Amino acid sequence: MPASLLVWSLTAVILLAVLTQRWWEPKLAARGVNVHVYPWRWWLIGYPRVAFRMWWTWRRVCHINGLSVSFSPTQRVIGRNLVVQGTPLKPKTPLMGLPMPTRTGLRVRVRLHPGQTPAPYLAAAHAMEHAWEVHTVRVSSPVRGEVLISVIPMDPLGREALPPAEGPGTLAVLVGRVEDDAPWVLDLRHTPHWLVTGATQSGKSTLLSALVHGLARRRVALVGIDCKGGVELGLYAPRLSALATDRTEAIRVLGSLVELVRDRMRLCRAASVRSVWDLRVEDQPVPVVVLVDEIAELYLTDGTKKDREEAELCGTLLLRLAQLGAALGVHLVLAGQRVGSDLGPKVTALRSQLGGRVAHRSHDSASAEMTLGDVSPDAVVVAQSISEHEKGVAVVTTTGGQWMRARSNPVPAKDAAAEAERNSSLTPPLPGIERKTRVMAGGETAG
Ligand SMILES: Nc1ncnc2c1ncn2[C@@H]1O[C@H](COP(=O)(O)OP(=O)(O)OP(=O)(O)O)[C@@H](O)[C@H]1O
Repeated sequence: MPASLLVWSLTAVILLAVLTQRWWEPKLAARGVNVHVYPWRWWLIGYPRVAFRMWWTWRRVCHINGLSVSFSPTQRVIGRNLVVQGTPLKPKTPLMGLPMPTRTGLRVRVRLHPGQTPAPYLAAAHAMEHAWEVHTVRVSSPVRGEVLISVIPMDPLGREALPPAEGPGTLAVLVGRVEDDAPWVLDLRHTPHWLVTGATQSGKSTLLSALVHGLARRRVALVGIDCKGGVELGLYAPRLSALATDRTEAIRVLGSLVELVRDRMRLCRAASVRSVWDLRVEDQPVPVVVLVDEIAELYLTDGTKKDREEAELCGTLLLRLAQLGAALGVHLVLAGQRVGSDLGPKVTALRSQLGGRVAHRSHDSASAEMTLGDVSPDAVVVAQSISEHEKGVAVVTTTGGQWMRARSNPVPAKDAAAEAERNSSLTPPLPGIERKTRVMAGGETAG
């Protein structure tokens, strides 16, 4: 009786709060309390509804998906398909904790039965989405013996983009929003190299625009390699310390960057430090971010000896930069439609050096597999399920093999180009590169 009284009272309070919202909201706003920053609607209406649905269907969901197990009279766990003659099997439902609301959904812990692993729960995530009529269910196991079920009722990536803001640190850029409604910060200090893949029109260039827009004001040297004649990265030429528009130029730029990395190695050795970040702040060289649009162009050959040698050399230089650059302030962001082993063995070696992965919608399962398969195998299916209408949506790796869906801020290329132009005076010269291969906005190659 007291429990039902509590439920009725709570319901009455919620109803009253919703009906009088127009009255109390401005009053609170006048006192500096912005109620819109809190997801009241979700907490008051959505959360109880989803939590109730979970509680109501939990037993059936577990039974149908093989999460309930039966114990023999001797307390031995018996597989769900095994029938013990003469003894009726009573499936025991795993114990679900109290669903705890978050800003964008809810989380609930479930105790595993002895002998169970999280695998069947991972496999059942899709069934749970349908049973609870929610957008996404994620299953993880941060604690042994438990699974953590995170429920996201609606797609937060559909909401408007977060305003651009400085990320924490020189190389951290807010490029979008992740699905738990947090900012998506691409931090090159934390994860030095990134691979960005996706079919045509999936949002790769827009992500690069967001990155350029965010980095343009910082103390960073941007280098562009765009073998599609510079049509994409050429827009940012005023803020690029070098721009290569074909493979021959790319080889020169990459070769000079390898030299730069060697110089920085000598600098670190002389100062007895392991990375440029351990040098005194005033001695730290400017970080270099190398943006490559359409990575496959660097590896494709027409079969001639010269072409094969060029592709081979490009592969070697990129690999060297990836291996040595992280500690020496040289970062790679490589974008392309596909990055498959058909481009050569060096591509697979390079991929293993690129810790950060962003997989937009892909044409084929092989691309998603190549981007995510080695770091987050369970994210491959999610990347493949991104639809054509979800522009800019991608699966992004975070730390420790974790991943999330995210959407980049739709920064138009012209905005990023304007920002690059505004900050052109910040473009640092790079020793050995500027003279040879810097291409200015008009397409002219300097001396
Ligand atoms: N985050 C986003 N939100 C809304 N629209 C987006 C987003 N990202 C990209 N788009 C839109 O999707 C379209 C394609 O984007 P973009 O040019 O970045 O794709 P792409 O993968 O680089 O394509 P391509 O390989 O053909 O160059 C553009 O019209 C762009 O405005």
